Amino acid sequence: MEKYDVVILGGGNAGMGVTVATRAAGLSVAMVEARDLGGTCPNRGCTPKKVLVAAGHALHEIERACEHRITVAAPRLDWAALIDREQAMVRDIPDRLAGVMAMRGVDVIHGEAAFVGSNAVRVGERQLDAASIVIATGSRPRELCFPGAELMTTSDDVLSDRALPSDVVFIGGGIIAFELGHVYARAGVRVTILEALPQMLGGFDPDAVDQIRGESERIGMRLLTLALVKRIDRVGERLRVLFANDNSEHTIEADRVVNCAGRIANTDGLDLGAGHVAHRDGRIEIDAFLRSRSNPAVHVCGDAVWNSPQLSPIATYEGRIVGRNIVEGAKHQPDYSQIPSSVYTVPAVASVGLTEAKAAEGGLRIKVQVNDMRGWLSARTYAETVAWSKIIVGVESDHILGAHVVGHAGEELIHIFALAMRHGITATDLADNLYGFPTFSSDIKNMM
Ligand SMILES: Cc1cc2nc3c(=O)[nH]c(=O)nc-3n(C[C@H](O)[C@H](O)[C@H](O)COP(=O)(O)OP(=O)(O)OC[C@H]3O[C@@H](n4cnc5c(N)ncnc54)[C@H](O)[C@@H]3O)c2cc1C
Ligand SMILES: NC(=O)c1ccc[n+]([C@@H]2O[C@H](COP(=O)([O-])OP(=O)(O)OC[C@H]3O[C@@H](n4cnc5c(N)ncnc54)[C@H](O)[C@@H]3O)[C@@H](O)[C@H]2O)c1
Repeated sequence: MEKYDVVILGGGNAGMGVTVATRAAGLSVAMVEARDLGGTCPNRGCTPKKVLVAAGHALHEIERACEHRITVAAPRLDWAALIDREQAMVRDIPDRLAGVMAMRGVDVIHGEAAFVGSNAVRVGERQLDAASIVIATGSRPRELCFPGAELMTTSDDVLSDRALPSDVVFIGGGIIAFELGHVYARAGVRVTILEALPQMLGGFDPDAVDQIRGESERIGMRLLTLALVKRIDRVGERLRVLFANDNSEHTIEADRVVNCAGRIANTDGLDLGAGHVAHRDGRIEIDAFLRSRSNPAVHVCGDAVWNSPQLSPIATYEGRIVGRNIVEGAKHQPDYSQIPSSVYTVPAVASVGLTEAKAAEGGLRIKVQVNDMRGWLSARTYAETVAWSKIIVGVESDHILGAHVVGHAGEELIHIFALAMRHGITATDLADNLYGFPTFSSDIKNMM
Protein backbone atom coordinates (compact mmCIF):
# COMPACT_ATOMS: atom_id res chain seq x y z
CA MET A 1 0.00 0.00 0.00
CA GLU A 2 1.33 3.48 -0.93
CA LYS A 3 0.16 6.63 0.84
CA TYR A 4 -0.37 10.05 -0.77
CA ASP A 5 -2.13 13.24 0.28
CA VAL A 6 -3.84 13.44 -3.11
CA VAL A 7 -4.46 10.87 -5.85
CA ILE A 8 -5.81 12.22 -9.13
CA LEU A 9 -7.54 9.84 -11.54
CA GLY A 10 -6.94 11.19 -15.06
CA GLY A 11 -4.13 13.29 -16.49
CA GLY A 12 -6.10 15.69 -18.71
CA ASN A 13 -6.70 19.42 -18.28
CA ALA A 14 -8.75 18.87 -15.12
CA GLY A 15 -6.24 16.54 -13.45
CA MET A 16 -3.32 18.84 -14.34
CA GLY A 17 -5.26 21.80 -12.89
CA VAL A 18 -5.47 20.04 -9.52
CA THR A 19 -1.69 19.71 -9.28
CA VAL A 20 -1.07 23.49 -9.22
CA ALA A 21 -2.32 24.39 -5.72
CA THR A 22 -1.73 20.96 -4.19
CA ARG A 23 1.93 20.82 -5.15
CA ALA A 24 2.47 24.50 -4.30
CA ALA A 25 1.25 23.61 -0.81
CA GLY A 26 3.76 20.75 -0.62
CA LEU A 27 1.21 17.91 -0.62
CA SER A 28 2.29 14.53 -2.02
CA VAL A 29 0.40 13.97 -5.28
CA ALA A 30 0.02 10.94 -7.56
CA MET A 31 -1.68 11.13 -10.96
CA VAL A 32 -2.99 7.92 -12.53
CA GLU A 33 -3.38 8.06 -16.33
CA ALA A 34 -4.74 5.15 -18.36
CA ARG A 35 -3.74 6.48 -21.80
CA ASP A 36 -1.87 9.66 -22.81
CA LEU A 37 -0.96 12.50 -20.46
CA GLY A 38 -2.84 15.61 -21.56
CA GLY A 39 -6.06 13.70 -22.16
CA THR A 40 -8.55 14.65 -24.84
CA CYS A 41 -7.85 18.33 -25.58
CA PRO A 42 -4.26 18.15 -26.83
CA ASN A 43 -4.26 14.52 -28.05
CA ARG A 44 -7.73 13.86 -29.52
CA GLY A 45 -9.67 17.12 -29.26
CA CYS A 46 -9.11 20.88 -29.45
CA THR A 47 -5.54 20.95 -30.72
CA PRO A 48 -5.54 18.35 -33.53
CA LYS A 49 -9.05 19.46 -34.52
CA LYS A 50 -7.84 23.07 -34.90
CA VAL A 51 -5.05 21.93 -37.25
CA LEU A 52 -7.75 20.59 -39.59
CA VAL A 53 -9.86 23.73 -39.07
CA ALA A 54 -6.86 25.84 -40.06
CA ALA A 55 -6.68 23.89 -43.33
CA GLY A 56 -10.40 24.56 -43.76
CA HIS A 57 -9.67 28.29 -43.34
CA ALA A 58 -7.02 28.11 -46.04
CA LEU A 59 -9.46 26.43 -48.43
CA HIS A 60 -12.08 29.07 -47.60
CA GLU A 61 -9.62 31.86 -48.38
CA ILE A 62 -8.68 30.19 -51.66
CA GLU A 63 -12.37 29.95 -52.56
CA ARG A 64 -12.73 33.70 -51.87
CA ALA A 65 -9.51 34.69 -53.68
CA CYS A 66 -11.46 35.83 -56.74
CA GLU A 67 -13.06 38.56 -54.58
CA HIS A 68 -9.57 40.05 -54.23
CA ARG A 69 -9.12 39.74 -58.00
CA ILE A 70 -6.76 36.78 -57.60
CA THR A 71 -7.08 33.83 -59.92
CA VAL A 72 -5.98 30.50 -58.49
CA ALA A 73 -6.25 26.98 -59.82
CA ALA A 74 -8.54 24.55 -58.02
CA PRO A 75 -6.69 23.53 -54.84
CA ARG A 76 -5.59 19.93 -54.30
CA LEU A 77 -5.63 18.74 -50.71
CA ASP A 78 -3.45 15.79 -49.70
CA TRP A 79 -5.65 14.58 -46.85
CA ALA A 80 -3.25 11.86 -45.68
CA ALA A 81 -0.46 14.44 -45.46
CA LEU A 82 -2.74 16.83 -43.56
CA ILE A 83 -3.54 14.09 -41.02
CA ASP A 84 0.22 13.39 -40.75
CA ARG A 85 0.83 17.12 -40.11
CA GLU A 86 -1.87 17.18 -37.44
CA GLN A 87 -0.59 14.04 -35.71
CA ALA A 88 3.02 15.27 -35.83
CA MET A 89 1.90 18.49 -34.13
CA VAL A 90 0.60 16.62 -31.08
CA ARG A 91 2.89 13.58 -30.98
CA ASP A 92 5.29 14.82 -28.33
CA ILE A 93 2.68 16.43 -26.06
CA PRO A 94 2.37 13.51 -23.58
CA ASP A 95 6.17 13.39 -23.17
CA ARG A 96 6.37 17.17 -22.72
CA LEU A 97 3.62 17.03 -20.08
CA ALA A 98 5.41 14.15 -18.34
CA GLY A 99 8.35 16.57 -18.01
CA VAL A 100 6.07 19.27 -16.57
CA MET A 101 4.60 16.83 -14.02
CA ALA A 102 8.08 15.62 -13.03
CA MET A 103 9.24 19.22 -12.53
CA ARG A 104 6.15 19.88 -10.41
CA GLY A 105 6.92 16.82 -8.29
CA VAL A 106 3.87 14.77 -9.26
CA ASP A 107 4.24 10.95 -9.38
CA VAL A 108 2.65 9.80 -12.64
CA ILE A 109 1.42 6.20 -12.62
CA HIS A 110 0.33 4.57 -15.88
CA GLY A 111 -2.72 2.34 -15.62
CA GLU A 112 -6.42 2.25 -15.06
CA ALA A 113 -7.62 3.14 -11.57
CA ALA A 114 -10.73 1.94 -9.73
CA PHE A 115 -11.91 2.51 -6.17
CA VAL A 116 -11.35 -0.18 -3.55
CA GLY A 117 -12.46 1.94 -0.58
CA SER A 118 -13.54 5.47 0.44
CA ASN A 119 -9.91 6.63 0.40
CA ALA A 120 -8.25 4.01 -1.75
CA VAL A 121 -7.84 3.05 -5.40
CA ARG A 122 -6.21 0.12 -7.12
CA VAL A 123 -4.03 0.43 -10.24
CA GLY A 124 -2.99 -3.02 -11.44
CA GLU A 125 -1.29 -4.64 -8.46
CA ARG A 126 -0.77 -1.35 -6.61
CA GLN A 127 -3.05 0.13 -3.98
CA LEU A 128 -2.89 3.89 -3.40
CA ASP A 129 -4.39 5.40 -0.25
CA ALA A 130 -5.05 9.14 -0.06
CA ALA A 131 -6.77 11.76 2.08
CA SER A 132 -8.25 13.22 -1.13
CA ILE A 133 -9.09 11.44 -4.36
CA VAL A 134 -9.97 13.43 -7.48
CA ILE A 135 -12.05 12.01 -10.31
CA ALA A 136 -10.84 13.75 -13.47
CA THR A 137 -11.52 10.91 -15.90
CA GLY A 138 -13.12 13.01 -18.66
CA SER A 139 -15.91 11.94 -21.00
CA ARG A 140 -16.60 9.50 -23.84
CA PRO A 141 -19.13 9.49 -26.68
CA ARG A 142 -22.68 8.68 -25.58
CA GLU A 143 -23.61 5.14 -26.68
CA LEU A 144 -26.59 4.99 -29.02
CA CYS A 145 -28.76 1.92 -28.95
CA PHE A 146 -30.36 1.42 -32.38
CA PRO A 147 -29.39 -1.67 -34.43
CA GLY A 148 -26.05 -1.17 -36.16
CA ALA A 149 -24.88 1.54 -33.72
CA GLU A 150 -21.61 -0.41 -33.38
CA LEU A 151 -20.81 0.48 -37.01
CA MET A 152 -20.37 4.15 -36.11
CA THR A 153 -16.96 5.74 -35.67
CA THR A 154 -16.10 8.70 -33.41
CA SER A 155 -14.20 11.99 -33.56
CA ASP A 156 -11.06 10.04 -32.55
CA ASP A 157 -11.28 8.16 -35.87
CA VAL A 158 -11.93 11.31 -37.92
CA LEU A 159 -8.81 12.90 -36.44
CA SER A 160 -6.61 9.89 -37.23
CA ASP A 161 -8.04 8.39 -40.45
CA ARG A 162 -5.67 9.12 -43.37
CA ALA A 163 -8.28 8.10 -45.96
CA LEU A 164 -10.64 10.87 -47.05
CA PRO A 165 -14.17 9.45 -47.35
CA SER A 166 -16.53 10.60 -50.08
CA ASP A 167 -19.73 10.65 -47.98
CA VAL A 168 -20.07 11.07 -44.22
CA VAL A 169 -23.15 11.15 -41.99
CA PHE A 170 -22.83 12.75 -38.56
CA ILE A 171 -25.44 11.64 -36.05
CA GLY A 172 -26.08 14.60 -33.75
CA GLY A 173 -25.88 18.23 -34.83
CA GLY A 174 -23.71 19.59 -32.03
CA ILE A 175 -20.33 21.26 -31.91
CA ILE A 176 -18.20 18.32 -33.04
CA ALA A 177 -20.39 17.55 -36.08
CA PHE A 178 -20.31 21.18 -37.23
CA GLU A 179 -16.57 21.61 -36.74
CA LEU A 180 -15.56 18.35 -38.43
CA GLY A 181 -18.36 18.69 -41.00
CA HIS A 182 -17.01 22.06 -42.15
CA VAL A 183 -13.52 20.65 -42.61
CA TYR A 184 -14.81 17.63 -44.52
CA ALA A 185 -17.16 19.71 -46.69
CA ARG A 186 -14.35 22.05 -47.67
CA ALA A 187 -12.21 19.01 -48.46
CA GLY A 188 -14.90 17.92 -50.94
CA VAL A 189 -16.72 15.32 -48.83
CA ARG A 190 -20.53 15.12 -49.07
CA VAL A 191 -21.64 15.78 -45.48
CA THR A 192 -25.02 15.14 -43.88
CA ILE A 193 -25.89 15.98 -40.27
CA LEU A 194 -28.90 14.27 -38.70
CA GLU A 195 -30.10 16.04 -35.54
CA ALA A 196 -32.88 14.62 -33.36
CA LEU A 197 -34.03 17.97 -31.89
CA PRO A 198 -35.63 20.96 -33.68
CA GLN A 199 -32.47 23.09 -33.25
CA MET A 200 -28.88 22.23 -34.09
CA LEU A 201 -26.15 23.52 -31.75
CA GLY A 202 -28.49 23.64 -28.77
CA GLY A 203 -27.45 26.20 -26.17
CA PHE A 204 -26.26 28.72 -28.77
CA ASP A 205 -28.48 31.69 -29.73
CA PRO A 206 -30.86 30.36 -32.41
CA ASP A 207 -30.26 33.43 -34.63
CA ALA A 208 -26.51 32.75 -34.54
CA VAL A 209 -27.22 29.12 -35.39
CA ASP A 210 -29.31 30.25 -38.39
CA GLN A 211 -26.28 32.18 -39.67
CA ILE A 212 -23.95 29.17 -39.56
CA ARG A 213 -26.69 26.94 -40.92
CA GLY A 214 -26.90 29.16 -43.99
CA GLU A 215 -23.14 29.13 -44.46
CA SER A 216 -22.99 25.35 -43.95
CA GLU A 217 -25.62 24.85 -46.64
CA ARG A 218 -23.76 27.25 -48.91
CA ILE A 219 -20.71 24.97 -48.78
CA GLY A 220 -22.88 21.96 -49.60
CA MET A 221 -23.68 20.41 -46.22
CA ARG A 222 -27.06 18.79 -45.81
CA LEU A 223 -28.60 19.54 -42.41
CA LEU A 224 -31.72 17.78 -41.13
CA THR A 225 -33.42 18.43 -37.80
CA LEU A 226 -36.07 16.20 -36.18
CA ALA A 227 -34.30 13.26 -37.80
CA LEU A 228 -34.60 10.02 -35.84
CA VAL A 229 -32.08 7.36 -36.77
CA LYS A 230 -33.61 3.86 -36.67
CA ARG A 231 -30.79 1.60 -37.82
CA ILE A 232 -27.50 1.35 -39.68
CA ASP A 233 -26.74 -1.56 -42.03
CA ARG A 234 -23.58 -2.52 -43.83
CA VAL A 235 -24.04 -2.58 -47.62
CA GLY A 236 -20.80 -3.89 -49.13
CA GLU A 237 -18.09 -1.39 -48.20
CA ARG A 238 -20.63 1.29 -47.33
CA LEU A 239 -23.14 1.97 -44.57
CA ARG A 240 -26.82 2.68 -45.00
CA VAL A 241 -28.60 4.83 -42.42
CA LEU A 242 -32.35 4.50 -42.06
CA PHE A 243 -34.00 7.50 -40.41
CA ALA A 244 -37.43 9.06 -39.97
CA ASN A 245 -37.96 12.70 -40.88
CA ASP A 246 -41.00 14.68 -42.02
CA ASN A 247 -43.37 11.76 -41.27
CA SER A 248 -41.61 9.36 -43.60
CA GLU A 249 -38.62 7.06 -43.65
CA HIS A 250 -35.47 7.80 -45.65
CA THR A 251 -32.15 6.13 -46.28
CA ILE A 252 -28.75 7.60 -46.95
CA GLU A 253 -25.52 5.78 -47.81
CA ALA A 254 -22.10 6.83 -46.61
CA ASP A 255 -18.54 5.59 -46.13
CA ARG A 256 -18.58 6.61 -42.48
CA VAL A 257 -21.25 7.34 -39.91
CA VAL A 258 -19.86 9.32 -36.98
CA ASN A 259 -21.38 9.36 -33.51
CA CYS A 260 -21.61 13.04 -32.51
CA ALA A 261 -24.55 12.66 -30.15
CA GLY A 262 -22.82 14.17 -27.12
CA ARG A 263 -20.35 12.93 -24.53
CA ILE A 264 -21.01 11.53 -21.08
CA ALA A 265 -18.91 11.36 -17.91
CA ASN A 266 -16.35 8.58 -18.10
CA THR A 267 -17.00 6.96 -14.72
CA ASP A 268 -18.16 3.43 -15.62
CA GLY A 269 -14.98 1.54 -14.80
CA LEU A 270 -14.28 3.36 -11.50
CA ASP A 271 -16.34 1.10 -9.21
CA LEU A 272 -17.87 4.19 -7.60
CA GLY A 273 -19.80 1.97 -5.18
CA ALA A 274 -16.57 0.71 -3.63
CA GLY A 275 -15.58 4.36 -3.05
CA HIS A 276 -18.97 5.22 -1.52
CA VAL A 277 -19.45 7.79 -4.27
CA ALA A 278 -23.19 8.27 -4.90
CA HIS A 279 -24.23 8.64 -8.54
CA ARG A 280 -27.12 8.16 -10.92
CA ASP A 281 -26.14 6.22 -14.04
CA GLY A 282 -22.55 7.43 -13.67
CA ARG A 283 -23.54 11.05 -12.95
CA ILE A 284 -21.77 11.73 -9.66
CA GLU A 285 -23.80 13.72 -7.15
CA ILE A 286 -21.69 16.74 -6.17
CA ASP A 287 -22.07 19.80 -3.96
CA ALA A 288 -21.30 23.42 -4.91
CA PHE A 289 -17.60 22.83 -4.13
CA LEU A 290 -17.27 19.96 -6.67
CA ARG A 291 -17.16 17.33 -3.88
CA SER A 292 -19.01 14.03 -3.82
CA ARG A 293 -22.14 14.47 -1.66
CA SER A 294 -21.70 11.02 -0.16
CA ASN A 295 -17.90 10.94 0.30
CA PRO A 296 -16.29 14.37 0.95
CA ALA A 297 -12.81 12.90 0.39
CA VAL A 298 -13.70 12.61 -3.30
CA HIS A 299 -13.69 15.61 -5.65
CA VAL A 300 -14.78 15.75 -9.30
CA CYS A 301 -13.67 18.09 -12.08
CA GLY A 302 -13.66 18.52 -15.87
CA ASP A 303 -15.80 16.51 -18.25
CA ALA A 304 -16.40 13.97 -15.47
CA VAL A 305 -18.73 16.58 -13.91
CA TRP A 306 -21.98 15.71 -15.61
CA ASN A 307 -23.65 19.15 -15.52
CA SER A 308 -21.00 21.75 -16.36
CA PRO A 309 -19.87 22.79 -19.86
CA GLN A 310 -17.49 20.27 -21.44
CA LEU A 311 -14.76 22.71 -22.41
CA SER A 312 -11.02 22.53 -21.99
CA PRO A 313 -10.61 25.85 -20.09
CA ILE A 314 -13.49 24.82 -17.80
CA ALA A 315 -11.75 21.52 -17.04
CA THR A 316 -8.59 23.41 -16.05
CA TYR A 317 -10.62 25.97 -14.07
CA GLU A 318 -12.52 23.28 -12.16
CA GLY A 319 -9.30 21.34 -11.55
CA ARG A 320 -7.67 24.44 -10.08
CA ILE A 321 -10.72 25.04 -7.86
CA VAL A 322 -10.58 21.45 -6.61
CA GLY A 323 -6.85 21.84 -5.90
CA ARG A 324 -7.49 25.01 -3.87
CA ASN A 325 -10.38 23.40 -1.98
CA ILE A 326 -8.17 20.44 -1.06
CA VAL A 327 -5.54 22.82 0.32
CA GLU A 328 -7.78 25.48 1.92
CA GLY A 329 -10.95 23.52 2.73
CA ALA A 330 -14.24 23.81 0.82
CA LYS A 331 -14.19 27.56 0.01
CA HIS A 332 -14.20 27.95 -3.76
CA GLN A 333 -17.14 27.45 -6.12
CA PRO A 334 -17.09 27.63 -9.90
CA ASP A 335 -18.95 30.42 -11.73
CA TYR A 336 -19.97 29.53 -15.27
CA SER A 337 -21.76 32.78 -16.17
CA GLN A 338 -19.09 34.49 -18.30
CA ILE A 339 -17.40 31.75 -20.28
CA PRO A 340 -16.44 32.59 -23.84
CA SER A 341 -16.78 29.65 -26.20
CA SER A 342 -16.72 29.12 -29.94
CA VAL A 343 -17.72 26.57 -32.50
CA TYR A 344 -14.71 26.44 -34.81
CA THR A 345 -16.57 26.28 -38.06
CA VAL A 346 -15.34 28.57 -40.83
CA PRO A 347 -16.34 31.21 -39.88
CA ALA A 348 -16.65 30.50 -36.16
CA VAL A 349 -19.74 30.97 -33.99
CA ALA A 350 -18.60 32.77 -30.84
CA SER A 351 -20.62 33.38 -27.72
CA VAL A 352 -20.42 34.63 -24.13
CA GLY A 353 -23.13 35.17 -21.53
CA LEU A 354 -26.86 34.90 -22.07
CA THR A 355 -28.77 34.16 -25.24
CA GLU A 356 -31.55 36.65 -26.02
CA ALA A 357 -34.19 34.16 -24.82
CA LYS A 358 -32.41 33.58 -21.49
CA ALA A 359 -31.86 37.31 -20.94
CA ALA A 360 -35.55 37.97 -21.60
CA GLU A 361 -36.54 35.14 -19.20
CA GLY A 362 -34.82 36.94 -16.32
CA GLY A 363 -37.40 39.77 -16.53
CA LEU A 364 -34.63 42.36 -17.02
CA ARG A 365 -35.14 45.26 -19.42
CA ILE A 366 -32.71 44.55 -22.22
CA LYS A 367 -31.52 46.27 -25.37
CA VAL A 368 -30.73 43.86 -28.19
CA GLN A 369 -28.78 45.03 -31.23
CA VAL A 370 -28.50 42.66 -34.16
CA ASN A 371 -26.14 43.54 -36.99
CA ASP A 372 -25.70 41.99 -40.39
CA MET A 373 -22.22 43.43 -40.89
CA ARG A 374 -21.61 42.08 -44.38
CA GLY A 375 -22.16 45.59 -45.79
CA TRP A 376 -19.67 47.20 -43.38
CA LEU A 377 -16.35 48.24 -44.93
CA SER A 378 -14.36 45.87 -42.71
CA ALA A 379 -16.43 42.85 -43.79
CA ARG A 380 -16.37 43.94 -47.44
CA THR A 381 -12.59 44.38 -47.28
CA TYR A 382 -12.23 40.72 -46.36
CA ALA A 383 -15.14 39.58 -48.55
CA GLU A 384 -16.71 37.90 -45.54
CA THR A 385 -19.46 35.43 -46.38
CA VAL A 386 -21.01 35.85 -42.91
CA ALA A 387 -20.44 38.78 -40.57
CA TRP A 388 -23.14 38.95 -37.94
CA SER A 389 -23.51 39.95 -34.30
CA LYS A 390 -26.11 40.18 -31.59
CA ILE A 391 -25.20 42.10 -28.44
CA ILE A 392 -27.51 42.15 -25.42
CA VAL A 393 -27.16 45.00 -22.92
CA GLY A 394 -29.03 45.59 -19.66
CA VAL A 395 -30.93 48.88 -19.95
CA GLU A 396 -30.49 49.96 -16.31
CA SER A 397 -27.00 48.56 -15.65
CA ASP A 398 -25.55 49.26 -19.12
CA HIS A 399 -23.71 45.94 -18.65
CA ILE A 400 -23.18 43.45 -21.47
CA LEU A 401 -25.36 40.43 -20.71
CA GLY A 402 -24.57 38.42 -23.81
CA ALA A 403 -22.58 38.68 -27.03
CA HIS A 404 -22.91 36.42 -30.07
CA VAL A 405 -20.77 36.84 -33.15
CA VAL A 406 -20.52 34.80 -36.36
CA GLY A 407 -17.62 35.69 -38.60
CA HIS A 408 -15.67 38.99 -38.19
CA ALA A 409 -12.98 37.12 -36.16
CA GLY A 410 -15.66 36.48 -33.53
CA GLU A 411 -13.57 33.77 -31.84
CA GLU A 412 -11.08 36.53 -30.94
CA LEU A 413 -13.48 39.48 -30.47
CA ILE A 414 -15.56 37.51 -27.98
CA HIS A 415 -12.82 37.85 -25.38
CA ILE A 416 -13.20 41.64 -25.34
CA PHE A 417 -16.88 41.20 -24.46
CA ALA A 418 -16.01 38.50 -21.90
CA LEU A 419 -13.43 40.80 -20.28
CA ALA A 420 -15.98 43.62 -20.10
CA MET A 421 -18.54 41.29 -18.51
CA ARG A 422 -16.10 39.90 -15.99
CA HIS A 423 -14.83 43.28 -14.87
CA GLY A 424 -18.08 45.23 -15.04
CA ILE A 425 -16.98 47.47 -17.94
CA THR A 426 -20.16 49.07 -19.27
CA ALA A 427 -21.27 49.06 -22.89
CA THR A 428 -20.72 52.84 -22.97
CA ASP A 429 -17.12 52.44 -21.75
CA LEU A 430 -16.52 49.68 -24.27
CA ALA A 431 -17.82 51.94 -27.04
CA ASP A 432 -15.68 54.84 -25.77
CA ASN A 433 -12.52 52.73 -25.82
CA LEU A 434 -9.88 53.57 -28.43
CA TYR A 435 -9.33 50.82 -30.98
CA GLY A 436 -6.75 50.55 -33.70
CA PHE A 437 -8.29 51.20 -37.11
CA PRO A 438 -9.15 49.52 -39.42
CA THR A 439 -9.71 46.37 -37.38
CA PHE A 440 -12.66 44.14 -36.60
CA SER A 441 -12.28 45.22 -32.95
CA SER A 442 -12.92 48.83 -33.93
CA ASP A 443 -16.40 47.74 -35.08
CA ILE A 444 -17.34 46.85 -31.48
CA LYS A 445 -18.46 50.41 -30.84
CA ASN A 446 -20.99 50.09 -33.64
CA MET A 447 -22.23 46.65 -32.60
CA MET A 448 -24.01 47.80 -29.41
C1 LIG B 1 -13.12 16.27 -30.94
C2 LIG B 1 -13.15 17.20 -29.76
C3 LIG B 1 -12.81 18.52 -29.94
C4 LIG B 1 -12.84 19.40 -28.86
N1 LIG B 1 -12.53 20.71 -29.09
C5 LIG B 1 -12.56 21.58 -28.06
C6 LIG B 1 -12.23 22.95 -28.26
O1 LIG B 1 -11.90 23.37 -29.37
N2 LIG B 1 -12.27 23.78 -27.20
C7 LIG B 1 -12.63 23.34 -25.94
O2 LIG B 1 -12.65 24.15 -25.00
N3 LIG B 1 -12.94 22.05 -25.71
C8 LIG B 1 -12.93 21.16 -26.75
N4 LIG B 1 -13.23 19.85 -26.52
C9 LIG B 1 -13.57 19.42 -25.15
C10 LIG B 1 -12.29 19.24 -24.30
O3 LIG B 1 -11.40 18.41 -25.01
C11 LIG B 1 -12.66 18.62 -22.96
O4 LIG B 1 -13.63 19.42 -22.33
C12 LIG B 1 -11.44 18.49 -22.06
O5 LIG B 1 -10.39 17.83 -22.70
C13 LIG B 1 -11.82 17.74 -20.78
O6 LIG B 1 -10.69 17.60 -19.97
P1 LIG B 1 -10.70 16.54 -18.77
O7 LIG B 1 -9.40 16.67 -18.09
O8 LIG B 1 -11.92 16.69 -17.98
O9 LIG B 1 -10.82 15.14 -19.49
P2 LIG B 1 -9.77 14.40 -20.47
O10 LIG B 1 -8.88 15.38 -21.14
O11 LIG B 1 -10.56 13.49 -21.31
O12 LIG B 1 -8.86 13.58 -19.46
C14 LIG B 1 -9.33 12.48 -18.77
C15 LIG B 1 -8.20 11.48 -18.66
O13 LIG B 1 -8.57 10.46 -17.75
C16 LIG B 1 -8.03 9.24 -18.20
N5 LIG B 1 -8.80 8.17 -17.56
C17 LIG B 1 -10.08 7.82 -17.78
N6 LIG B 1 -10.44 6.81 -16.96
C18 LIG B 1 -9.36 6.55 -16.20
C19 LIG B 1 -9.11 5.61 -15.16
N7 LIG B 1 -10.04 4.76 -14.71
N8 LIG B 1 -7.88 5.60 -14.60
C20 LIG B 1 -6.92 6.45 -15.02
N9 LIG B 1 -7.11 7.36 -16.00
C21 LIG B 1 -8.31 7.40 -16.58
C22 LIG B 1 -8.18 9.30 -19.70
O14 LIG B 1 -7.26 8.44 -20.34
C23 LIG B 1 -7.90 10.78 -19.99
O15 LIG B 1 -6.55 11.00 -20.33
C24 LIG B 1 -13.20 18.93 -27.57
C25 LIG B 1 -13.52 17.58 -27.38
C26 LIG B 1 -13.48 16.72 -28.46
C27 LIG B 1 -13.83 15.27 -28.24
N1 LIG C 1 -15.20 24.23 -29.79
C1 LIG C 1 -15.46 23.64 -28.64
O1 LIG C 1 -15.45 24.25 -27.59
C2 LIG C 1 -15.77 22.17 -28.63
C3 LIG C 1 -15.48 21.41 -29.74
C4 LIG C 1 -15.81 20.07 -29.73
C5 LIG C 1 -16.40 19.50 -28.60
N2 LIG C 1 -16.65 20.26 -27.54
C6 LIG C 1 -17.33 19.70 -26.36
O2 LIG C 1 -17.58 18.32 -26.54
C7 LIG C 1 -18.91 18.02 -26.15
C8 LIG C 1 -19.46 16.93 -27.03
O3 LIG C 1 -19.66 17.42 -28.37
P1 LIG C 1 -20.80 16.83 -29.29
O4 LIG C 1 -20.83 17.61 -30.53
O5 LIG C 1 -20.66 15.35 -29.33
O6 LIG C 1 -22.08 17.06 -28.40
P2 LIG C 1 -23.16 18.25 -28.31
O7 LIG C 1 -23.74 18.10 -26.97
O8 LIG C 1 -22.58 19.55 -28.72
O9 LIG C 1 -24.22 17.85 -29.41
C9 LIG C 1 -24.84 16.59 -29.44
C10 LIG C 1 -26.05 16.70 -30.33
O10 LIG C 1 -26.51 15.39 -30.64
C11 LIG C 1 -27.92 15.38 -30.61
N3 LIG C 1 -28.35 14.00 -30.42
C12 LIG C 1 -28.31 13.24 -29.30
N4 LIG C 1 -28.76 11.99 -29.56
C13 LIG C 1 -29.08 11.96 -30.88
C14 LIG C 1 -29.57 10.95 -31.74
N5 LIG C 1 -29.83 9.71 -31.30
N6 LIG C 1 -29.80 11.26 -33.04
C15 LIG C 1 -29.53 12.50 -33.50
N7 LIG C 1 -29.07 13.50 -32.72
C16 LIG C 1 -28.82 13.23 -31.43
C17 LIG C 1 -28.26 16.33 -29.46
O11 LIG C 1 -29.58 16.79 -29.55
C18 LIG C 1 -27.22 17.43 -29.69
O12 LIG C 1 -27.68 18.43 -30.56
C19 LIG C 1 -19.68 19.31 -26.26
O13 LIG C 1 -20.56 19.44 -25.17
C20 LIG C 1 -18.67 20.39 -26.25
O14 LIG C 1 -18.73 21.14 -25.06
C21 LIG C 1 -16.36 21.59 -27.52
